[in-house]
Amino acid sequence: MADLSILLNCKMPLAAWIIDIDHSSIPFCNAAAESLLTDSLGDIKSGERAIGKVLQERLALHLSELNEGDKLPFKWAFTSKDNTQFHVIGSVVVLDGNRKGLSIEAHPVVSPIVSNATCNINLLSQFKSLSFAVFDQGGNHVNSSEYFSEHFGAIGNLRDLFAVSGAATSFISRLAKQESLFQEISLSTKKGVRWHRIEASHNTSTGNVYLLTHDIQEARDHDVALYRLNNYDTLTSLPNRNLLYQQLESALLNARKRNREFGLLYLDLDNFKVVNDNFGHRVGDELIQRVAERIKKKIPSGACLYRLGGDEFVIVLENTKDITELEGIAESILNNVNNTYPVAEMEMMITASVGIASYPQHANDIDNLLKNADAAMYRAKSTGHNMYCVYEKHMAESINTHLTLGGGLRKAIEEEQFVLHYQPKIRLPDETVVGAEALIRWEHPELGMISPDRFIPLAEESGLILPLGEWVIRRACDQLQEWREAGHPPVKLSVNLSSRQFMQVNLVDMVEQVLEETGVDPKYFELELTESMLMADAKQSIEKLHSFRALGVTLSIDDFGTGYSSLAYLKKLPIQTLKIDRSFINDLGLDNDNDAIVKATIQMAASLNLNVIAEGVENRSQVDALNHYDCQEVQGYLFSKPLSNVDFLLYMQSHGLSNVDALVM
Ligand SMILES: Nc1nc2c(ncn2[C@@H]2O[C@H](COP(=O)(O)O[C@H]3[C@@H](O)[C@H](n4cnc5c(=O)[nH]c(N)nc54)O[C@@H]3COP(=O)(O)O)[C@@H](O)[C@H]2O)c(=O)[nH]1
Repeated sequence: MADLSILLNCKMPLAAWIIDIDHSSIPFCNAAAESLLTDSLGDIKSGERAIGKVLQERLALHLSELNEGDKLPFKWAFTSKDNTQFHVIGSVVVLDGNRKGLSIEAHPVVSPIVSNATCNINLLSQFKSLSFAVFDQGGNHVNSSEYFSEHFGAIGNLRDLFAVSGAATSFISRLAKQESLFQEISLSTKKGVRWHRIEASHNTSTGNVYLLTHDIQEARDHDVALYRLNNYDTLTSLPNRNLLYQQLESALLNARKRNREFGLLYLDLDNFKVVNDNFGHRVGDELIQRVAERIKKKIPSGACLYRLGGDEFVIVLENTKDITELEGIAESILNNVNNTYPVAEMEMMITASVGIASYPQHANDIDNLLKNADAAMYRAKSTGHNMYCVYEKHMAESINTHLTLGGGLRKAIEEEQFVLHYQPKIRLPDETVVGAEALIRWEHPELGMISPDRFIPLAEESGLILPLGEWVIRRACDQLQEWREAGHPPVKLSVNLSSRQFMQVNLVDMVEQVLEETGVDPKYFELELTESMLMADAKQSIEKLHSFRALGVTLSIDDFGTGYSSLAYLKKLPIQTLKIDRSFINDLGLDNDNDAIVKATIQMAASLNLNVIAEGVENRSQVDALNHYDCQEVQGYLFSKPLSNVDFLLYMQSHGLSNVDALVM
């Protein structure tokens, strides 16, 4: 056996040959050995393959006391003409006519610097598994090394070695036409079918076939594992970015050649970071797996799904007819993804945004096609999540603005470039002010006033919503105290919570601390939450709401009607107010269905002893209808847009203030 401390050069083939001592000849010699012996061993004459007398006598002396399978008591180390060092070992074999022979293996030795661990392991295992056999003209077994028999068992005929009979026929007929053959093929061994590298020589004088085999199954398995590792995502088992590029290259070639179209859908989960940050990566990973399974079920059979990493997926569809086809797939994926997922004993909600780009309409090369699908996906996100967008030229420009805004957010928080505006909440029917909703604005030094619609999604995705949200709560409480200290009658002020903020572990503690530090009476402070926030993890949400109630803070469900809250579910929540979504108020008095929904919501809220406020009130007929249904409060441009601190005070003075203390719950 080889000295394990010696590192072997995996690039060079293993040289092997058999010496027939009595006949002073070399009946078998593989290609590597042939070139090595020709160049390096003077005792062996090339072509004739005969060994010199001196070597013959020396070997005969050593062999006389050894039996078949024994290793030679000596090892050679020699240097070839090109300065490669070889390490040679041999073992005794029995040849035709019961003559003793020698099987020799030569392994090139390299310095540890140019070698690597994987290569060593592979080669050492090859080294161990080297085996050879001799077959006669009819393919009948004549002789074989000990390892060959151990490895393959009793082989009667050369054909028995092959896993597939067609492979045996082809091998034998090819060997009949040429002197030697080198091939990688699967052979039947005692351990089952395994891959081998085989070298065969055909001895033209005797007609015998000499076969040298190397078991390369482990190396193959290793290669397959390495291929999977490089090309497949370990979490979802989906093909990864490497294979995506490969498919896109071939799709592009195919489409150019045949004048065809192909398209891709770039999908990104909405607010996935919120899940990861609040529930940990294990839960995030599980959610990704479930989502991947759902998407896979919804894509057409010819489409391929790839995971790029994180929460990003790409779907490629070749030979598409038109964009409508891609839109249909996007719609079906979104309908399916947007649902609850049973993950880590919770019911998690997640939505996705999809960008669509198609060749050749949207780009002529792969990089731009991906970039444009990505830009379209960003547009879908910034427009409102849970939707798809087809790429349009201007999107690439808006993505730059998006990034600029994102980059500047952190600095803006540090430099407090934000202000709160206050939109009055009006009591019906007397239309006096009962409070206000605090709404954030970014006073950007270069871009001017930026609406929260543009930066809140960015703040959510980047996690900056946590410091920003805390700033809003603190500023709103400071404001309440400033008004109070200035002698103004008390008003109730509400702030919006984002889903990410709501999942923040120490949110209740933080609010409690701010209330304490600012001295605000909690009954004047309200939190507005949306139904979807509460749905993400209903059990934990309810606990959190109770903790807020224990502080004395009031709670309102914002955008009511757009989520999935049932009456039974609402009953479980310790909330005080329902805010009917603007979309129902828009068509009030015009659309019978909407009227019925608004009326039923107000009645239902009354039966649950909840306060109701309608948002987005813009005209008198809406107010009339809401009065008719006994809605208690309204908010909207008809009364006032969100106002600066100073303007809000003026508004209160001119419009009269309700006795808020009589109303607070
Ligand atoms: N997490 C936080 N979210 C916040 C905060 N401040 C605002 N927001 C959210 O941003 C969204 C956009 O807010 P904004 O541009 O301020 O728009 C508000 C109102 O101006 C608008 N509105 C009010 N009345 C009308 C109307 O009659 N017509 C009409 N077209 N729009 C109107 O509605 C927005 C308030 O909506 P809502 O919160 O649902 O009551 C918005 O989603 C904000 O929630 C923040 O500090 N944190």
